[in-house]
Amino acid sequence: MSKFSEYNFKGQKALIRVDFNVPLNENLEITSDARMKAVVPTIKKILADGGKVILMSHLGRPKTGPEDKFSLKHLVKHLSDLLEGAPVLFANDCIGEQAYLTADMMREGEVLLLENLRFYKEEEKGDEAFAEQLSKLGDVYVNDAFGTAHRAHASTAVIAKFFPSEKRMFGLLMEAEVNSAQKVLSDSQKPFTAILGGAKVSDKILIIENLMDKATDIIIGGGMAYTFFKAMGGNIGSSLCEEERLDTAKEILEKAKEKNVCIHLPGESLIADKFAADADTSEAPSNNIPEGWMGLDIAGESRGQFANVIKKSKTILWNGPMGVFEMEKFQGGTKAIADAVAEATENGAFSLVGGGDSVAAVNKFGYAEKVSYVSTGGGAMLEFFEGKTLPGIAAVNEA
Ligand SMILES: Nc1ncnc2c1ncn2[C@@H]1O[C@H](COP(=O)(O)OP(=O)(O)O)[C@@H](O)[C@H]1O
Ligand SMILES: O=C(OP(=O)(O)O)[C@H](O)COP(=O)(O)O
Repeated sequence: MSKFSEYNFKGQKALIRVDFNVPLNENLEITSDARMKAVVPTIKKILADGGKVILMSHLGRPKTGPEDKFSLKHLVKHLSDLLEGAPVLFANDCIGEQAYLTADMMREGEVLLLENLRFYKEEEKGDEAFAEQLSKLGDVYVNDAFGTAHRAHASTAVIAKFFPSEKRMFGLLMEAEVNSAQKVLSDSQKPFTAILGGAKVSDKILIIENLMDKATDIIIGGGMAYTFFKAMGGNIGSSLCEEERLDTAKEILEKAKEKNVCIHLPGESLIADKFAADADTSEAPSNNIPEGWMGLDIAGESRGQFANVIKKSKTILWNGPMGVFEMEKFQGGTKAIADAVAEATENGAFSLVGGGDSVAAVNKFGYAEKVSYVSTGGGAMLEFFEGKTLPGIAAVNEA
């Protein structure tokens, strides 16, 4: 493995795995460009050396091949702006003739963005042949996708073996993310509060168990909370629920008692009669939500209770918004928690906030400067804290 900052990219095609999984609104406009900004230094260094940059990423979770709303073409203009007008070419397929030809014809100082890797099911399957096809696009492989480092996919892990050791490396973002996460991991003070929310319940619920060895308190809000209420026999109406994880939720609650970890769930929810900005709303106990209604934010006393736990903490790890903060009506819970995290940080706590949407929320409410560290990774950051070696990191180190 080479060290990025010591490598001279002159004349080289650098194939960089980035995490450009940024939130887009209904008009397909970028609502948070944090993940794009975060890799600009990596791109600039290669261009300054006289190299060529080929970027590959996923966007969202397309299930059935190409779909306009998941196209990376929506990012081209903004990427060029972030690079002060540097030319950004786009290949509407991440492999195949057009991609290879464009890559071959690139001039020094140019950037090529490839279409969404997940338009091929082979990407998530970690298919070797697909990884090999991708590898042919570049002379050097750079992994700068910390947000996706917990996925053992073709472009994040499998691809590394098709490059000799001296031609694969981490980018500047990956190095910085790993260094700061490592620092917190080895140096974290208690009380240690993990705040979990968001919508990727099936994935992230599995992480909670291992976090119990580090955290003294675990706050569970957002869409994550309702699987727990259902597991305890509550009525959650049509709130987000991961039926296949009900047993996991029960086990987590039992283990937390054994390990003396406090799990905090929101007693009250702000409920809505539909998933829409103009929905009718009301408040209800989170374990007694009427049929046809869904919990879209934490409400009532739970906001203050969560805030109190946070303000007593010395280390805070936050991934996942407390509600559907993209809609004004359901942003209050996330704002209240951001406020408490900012206050705790001001009083000396170390706070780490990560995840595509969590970072978007923190930026939207103006809290980015008020937390200790903002990470581009959500699930990746949580898995790092579980003590796991992430596949995206292992592959570059060991392949
Ligand atoms: N109660 C809820 N019901 C449905 N979706 C929710 C709820 N609370 C939060 N969300 C959604 O969760 C999404 C973010 O989840 P996730 O991807 O896990 O976070 P991150 O991107 O920060 O890692 C947001 O788009 C938000 O609207
Ligand atoms: O947004 C991401 O993760 P996050 O929501 O945990 O921050 C990454 O781009 C990984 O996406 P995935 O969870 O669809 O594999």
